[in-house]
Amino acid sequence: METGGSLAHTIRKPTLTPKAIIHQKFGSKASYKVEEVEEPTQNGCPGLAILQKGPCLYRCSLELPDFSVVSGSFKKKKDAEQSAAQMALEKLGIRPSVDNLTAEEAWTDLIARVKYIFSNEFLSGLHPLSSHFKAALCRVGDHDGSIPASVIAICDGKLNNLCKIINPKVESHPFLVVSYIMRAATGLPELVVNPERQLSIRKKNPYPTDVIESSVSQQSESVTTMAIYIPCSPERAVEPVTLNISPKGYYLDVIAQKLGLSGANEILISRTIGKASSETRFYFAASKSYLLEMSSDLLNAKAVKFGEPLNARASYICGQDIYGDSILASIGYTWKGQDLFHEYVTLQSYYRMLISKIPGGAYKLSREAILAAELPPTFTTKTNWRGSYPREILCSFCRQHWLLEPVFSTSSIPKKASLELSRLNKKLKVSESAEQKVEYANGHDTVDADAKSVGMGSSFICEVKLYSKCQDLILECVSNVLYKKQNDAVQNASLKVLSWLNAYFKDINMPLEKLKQLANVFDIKFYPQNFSKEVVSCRSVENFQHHETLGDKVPESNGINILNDVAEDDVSSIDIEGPDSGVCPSNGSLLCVCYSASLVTKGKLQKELLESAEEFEFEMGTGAVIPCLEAVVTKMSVGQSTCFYTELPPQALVLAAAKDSANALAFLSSPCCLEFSIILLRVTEPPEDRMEQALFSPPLSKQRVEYALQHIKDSCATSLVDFGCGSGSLLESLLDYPTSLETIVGVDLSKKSLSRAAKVLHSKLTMMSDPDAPCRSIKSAVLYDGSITDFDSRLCGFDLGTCLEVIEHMEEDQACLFGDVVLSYFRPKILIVSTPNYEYNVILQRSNLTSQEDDPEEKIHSQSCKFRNHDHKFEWTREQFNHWASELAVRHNYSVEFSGVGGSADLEPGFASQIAVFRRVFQPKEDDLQDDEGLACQYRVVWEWNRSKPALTN
Ligand SMILES: C[S@@+](CC[C@H](N)C(=O)[O-])C[C@H]1O[C@@H](n2cnc3c(N)ncnc32)[C@H](O)[C@@H]1O
Ligand SMILES: [Mg+2]
Repeated sequence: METGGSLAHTIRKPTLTPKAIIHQKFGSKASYKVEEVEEPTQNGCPGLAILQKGPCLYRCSLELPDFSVVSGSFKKKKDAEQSAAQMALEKLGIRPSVDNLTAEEAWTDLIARVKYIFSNEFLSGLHPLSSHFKAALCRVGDHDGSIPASVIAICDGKLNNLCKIINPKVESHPFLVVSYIMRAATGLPELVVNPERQLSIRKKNPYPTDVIESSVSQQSESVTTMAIYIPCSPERAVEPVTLNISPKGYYLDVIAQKLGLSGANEILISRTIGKASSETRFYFAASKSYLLEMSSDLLNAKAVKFGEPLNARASYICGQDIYGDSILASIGYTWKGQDLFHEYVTLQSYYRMLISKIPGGAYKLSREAILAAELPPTFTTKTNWRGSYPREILCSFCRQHWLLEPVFSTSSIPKKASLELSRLNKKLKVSESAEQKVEYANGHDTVDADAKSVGMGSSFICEVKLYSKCQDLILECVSNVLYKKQNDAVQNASLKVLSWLNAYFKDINMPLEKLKQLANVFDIKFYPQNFSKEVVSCRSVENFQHHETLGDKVPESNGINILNDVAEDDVSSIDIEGPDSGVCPSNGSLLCVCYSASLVTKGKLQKELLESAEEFEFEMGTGAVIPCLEAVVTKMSVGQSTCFYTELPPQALVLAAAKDSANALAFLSSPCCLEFSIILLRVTEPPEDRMEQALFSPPLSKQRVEYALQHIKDSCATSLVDFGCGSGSLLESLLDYPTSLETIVGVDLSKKSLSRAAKVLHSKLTMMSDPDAPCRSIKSAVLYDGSITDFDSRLCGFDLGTCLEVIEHMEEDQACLFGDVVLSYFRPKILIVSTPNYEYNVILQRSNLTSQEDDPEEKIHSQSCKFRNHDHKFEWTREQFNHWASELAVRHNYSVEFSGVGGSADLEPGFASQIAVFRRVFQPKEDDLQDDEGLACQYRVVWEWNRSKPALTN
C-alpha cells in the first residue's frame, strides 16, 4: 500500500489568510475599521441604568465596494479583522481556505473521516449519509453495510473539502473524490474494498444487531417518482422513466437497474443541479477502469478516463462531465429526516433546466412566459422591470456554471468633484457627442456627466468581474455610463454581461472575432482561454441555440399569415377586433395583456395550448417581449384583441412551455406554427404622466392647456400651430372653449399619434357643428406629418405657436435647432415652449416613492433624481432653460418671459413645468417671410378639415 507514502514530498499548499485573499481581490478598495466595543457584563443588576464595564473587545467593519460586513467581538484586533474578511469571503462565495491544512494533514483527516463514517456511532446519528447506510442495510441479506463510494462522495461535505486541499483539481473533476475515498478505505483494516463489487466499501464485520435494530426504521411505504432518461447518443430521444422503490428497496439500486446495471455499487452520481438545496442529480455507470486510477500518485491523480463517450446533453445541464447513458432524478436523503425525499423530474423540467442555463432562458422562466418574454437589452426602472433582476440572473448563472459569485464594484462620483469627473470622462469611452458627455443609456436614469449640468447627489459607475472557482478572471465589464442610483449601475452592468453571454449561447459557434466585437459593444473584456475552459464546457449541445424550424414554410393559401419579421406592413395586415378605445400603448408605458400561445398544425386543424397568462405586464419599447408581440400591440388600444401566427421558436422553448410534453412532441412531428391570442387589458402611462395626474390638480397637462388658452384670449389669436402636437390633446381641449381661433394646425412625426389626433379632432369638430358649439369660430384644422426642425412655409407667421413638452424628447442639439428654425423661419407672433424643470424632480420622486416603492435603498437615493420619463433625452434646470431661451430670443429679435405651471415661481424649486413665452419684437412684412424661404412644403398633410366643406376633406 502506498497510501500517504507518496505525500512525503508534499509541497505545502500556500494557504492565504482571509485578509490576504481580500487584499488580492480588492487591494486598497477594501477598508477595515476596527472599533472598541464595550460589552456590558452580565453580572446582573436589574434596573441599573449605568452599564458595567467589561473586558475591552474589538469589532471590525470591512467595507468593500459593493457591500460591507461587521465582525463579532474579539479580544484581539487582528482576529476581528480576519473574521470580517472571512465573512466577506463567504458573502462573495469564495470557499474558505479551510483550516490551513497541508495536503498531508488533509489526507490524514480524510482517512479518519472515512473511518468515522463506518462507525456504529455514525450509523445511529442523523446525516443524509447515515440514511443511505440505513436504507442499504435493509436490502435483503445485505447486512455488511456495503455502500457505494460515490454516495459518500456526494453526501459528505467535509470529505469534499479535504479532497480539495489534497488536490485542487477536484474542483473541476469531482469524481476524483471517489478515488480518494476508495484509496482511504483500502488503507483501513476494518473496511473491505472489493474490486468485484466495483466502487463499494463495506465493513469487515457487520454492524452489531442491536445497533441496526435501534437505528434502522424501515421505510413503510413504497415511493414512486418520475425521472428522465438521457441516452448518450444524441440521436436517441430523452424519455421519462418511472422509479418504483419498494419499502425494502434502495433507490440507487432501482436507478442502477434502469441504467441496465446490476446495482447501486456501479453508479456514479453527479453534483446537484440548480439550487444548492436541490437533490437533482445525474446518475450513470461508473467506468470499469475506474479503480485503475487508484494506483497513480495521490497528489497528481488525474481525472478518471471513462470508457463510455461523453453524454453531451447531460454534461451541458450538469456542468460536469457525464459519460454514457444517464438518468436525471430528484431524489435522495436530506438533513431533514430519514425519509426519502423525491420530486418528479418531467420532460418539461428537463427542458426548463436546459433553457435556464442561458441568461435569456433564465429570464423567460422567471417571467413564466417562455414563449412571450425576452431579456430586455437595457434596464429601465425598478418600477417597470418585470421578472428577475439582471443581477440575480447573473448570480444564478454563475452558480449554474460553477463560477464564483460575480464581483461588483461600484464607485460613486460626488457632484462636487467636477474636476475628477471631467478627468474620468476623458478616460472613459466618450460617445460621439461633441461635448464631453458620457453616453446616455436609454436616455434616462443616467447622468449627463458634463460637470456643469450635473444636478444633485452623486453618480455611480459599476464594474463586474466573473471568476472561475480557481479564481481565474473570466471576464470584466466596465461600463462607461454614469447612473444616479447605485442599484441602476449594478443592474445595467449585470445586464450587459448577460446580454453578451446570451448572444454567445444563442450562437455558440460564433467566431472568436465576432465574439470580441460583440464584447466591445457591451464594454466587456473577456479572457478567451478562461472563458472557454469554464463556460464552454460543452459545445455540442442540442436545442436552445439551434433554431429548428420544423416543417416547410406555410403556403399563404392555408389562411395563416405568419409574422416572420415585424415590418410595419407585415403587422398592419393583422385583424384587430373590438372598438378603438383611444387608450394606446406608447414607449415607456406599462402594458397588461392577457395571452395564450398554442401550437397549431399548419392546416389549423389541431391546436395544443402551450402557455397562457391572464395578466402579463411588460414595458413597451424595451424589447421585453418577442418582437412580433411588441409590434402587434402598437396597433391596438385597450379592450381590443387579436390573433397572430409566428414560426416555431426553438424546440427546447416549446417543450419547456408545454405542460403535456408528449402531446407537444406529437404535434412537432408535423408542420406547425405558433398562434398567439392577445387582449390588451391595460395601459399604464409612463411615470411622468402618472405623477402629473396624481400630484397636480388640475393635472399638469390641463394646466398647460389653460395656460395656452389664456394667451390665445389675451392676444386674440386667430391662428395656432402646435409643434409636436402628439395625439392632439391641446388642440382637442381648445375646442371646448370659445376662442378667436380660426385655423388650428398640428405637426408631429409620430404617425400613430397623428392618426389618433385626427380621429378625436374629426369627431369633435363634426359633432360640434351646431352654431352654439364653443369652437364655432374654427374654420379649418390641419395635421401635418413632419419634423419640427424642418421648415414648411405653410406654417409661417401664425399668431401663436405652442410646443409643449416636446423639446426634451429630442436630442439637445435638435432642440436648439428647433429654436432657431422656429424663430427665424416660422416666426409666430408668440411662441410658448414648455419643458420639465429638472430641479422639480426631487419633489415628484419623493411623493412617488412614498406611494409606490417601499425599497429602503431607493429611499436613501431619493435625493438623487432621474428623468421623469425614460424617453426624455434631457431635462433642464431653470438656469439651463433660461440660458437657452434668452440667447435664442436675442438672436432672433424676440423678447422672452419665463413662467410655468405646477408649483410656483417664488417657491423652491420653481415650477414643475417651466415655460418660456417668446414675443416677436417687430412685425415682418408678409413678403419677407416668403422671400426668405420661398415656398417650402416639407410636411405631408395627413388630415384636413374645413368648415365650409367638411365632408370633402378627409
Ligand atoms: C410628450 S409628447 C407631447 C405631445 C403634446 N405636445 C402634449 O403636450 O400632449 C412629445 C411629442 O413630440 C413629438 N416629437 C418629438 N420630436 C419631434 C420632431 N422632431 N418633430 C415633430 N414632433 C416631434 C413626439 O412624436 C411626441 O408626440
Ligand atoms: Mg416629456
